[in-house]
Amino acid sequence: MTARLIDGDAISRRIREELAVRVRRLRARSGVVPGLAVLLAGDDPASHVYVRNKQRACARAGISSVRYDLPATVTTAELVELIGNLNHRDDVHGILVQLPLPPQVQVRRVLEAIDMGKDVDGFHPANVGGVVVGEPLFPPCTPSGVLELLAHEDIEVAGRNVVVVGASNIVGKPLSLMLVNHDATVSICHAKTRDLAQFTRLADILVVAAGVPGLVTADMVREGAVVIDVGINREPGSRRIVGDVDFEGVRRKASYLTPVPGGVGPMTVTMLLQNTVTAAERSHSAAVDRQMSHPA
Ligand SMILES: Nc1nc2c(c(=O)[nH]1)N[C@@H](CN(C=O)c1ccc(C(=O)N[C@@H](CCC(=O)O)C(=O)O)cc1)CN2
Ligand SMILES: [Mg+2]
Repeated sequence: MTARLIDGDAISRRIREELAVRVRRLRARSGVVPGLAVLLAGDDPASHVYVRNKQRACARAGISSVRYDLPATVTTAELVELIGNLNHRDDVHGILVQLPLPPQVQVRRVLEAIDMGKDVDGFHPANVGGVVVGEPLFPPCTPSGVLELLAHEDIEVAGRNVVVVGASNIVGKPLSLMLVNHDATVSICHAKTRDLAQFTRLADILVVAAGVPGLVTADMVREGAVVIDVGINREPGSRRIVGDVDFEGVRRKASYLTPVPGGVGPMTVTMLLQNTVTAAERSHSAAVDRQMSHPA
């Protein structure tokens, strides 16, 4: 069997075109332009690339974005203060703090400072709680991107065995809960799981988000399984990016496979744009409601 590749770039393009239409409609009826504030601390080269890609994607969709470049020495208090100011700005509908943050910063406190209604990354603990009960205000971007890819290919998750390798706060844990909420039978593993292959071989759908290049090889995959590779690993000394899955080997065994690059990565950015447009639409609707109940 040779896997069908799930083209995250092409699926993203289509969704981004639809988002650009929503942005134009909102602007035409209300004058509101969705606005995203992006906070970037330090000089991690990959983070700079991701932020640049996000801002470029915003511009193409008609979303305005403003970037705050903060030194690697930034403190938790400084970030919390900046977020407090952005929370009060009417032209900022979404606030994104690029992760990872420098080691001295208390990530939890920073994420908790973001107004829930502007938490377009879905990282605020209240949004994480929303994921648990199946109603997040904003679903986290990479997990919702994975679900979009599956839905786009008409891959049913209800009743299927899904194995998620990697239990990070931003991908593995929320994605597992979102899959449970779609009636999947979910096992969560780690790169360290003893005899990982005995679990991965049970998967109808295998999601790998462990950050370990080439962790999953063909012998670990059931014939005909759907394999979603969330890994983004830079090969030392090269600009090449590889996933967590041995692409060539697994491609001969799986029914569907996401490439790296061009699979889940672009969907993360697309879901961020989607959440930002939703935030702006909600903020406008709330303003209209206030106006109706307290006319000037
Ligand atoms: N605040 C956040 N921080 C981080 C997130 C996040 O969703 N919110 N996720 C990752 C990084 N990330 C977005 O920030 C991200 C990573 C990769 C891609 C992507 O499109 N990758 C491309 C390859 C890009 C390249 O050349 O490097 C692909 O896979 O095709 C998008 C977003 C951690 N931090
Ligand atoms: Mg990602």
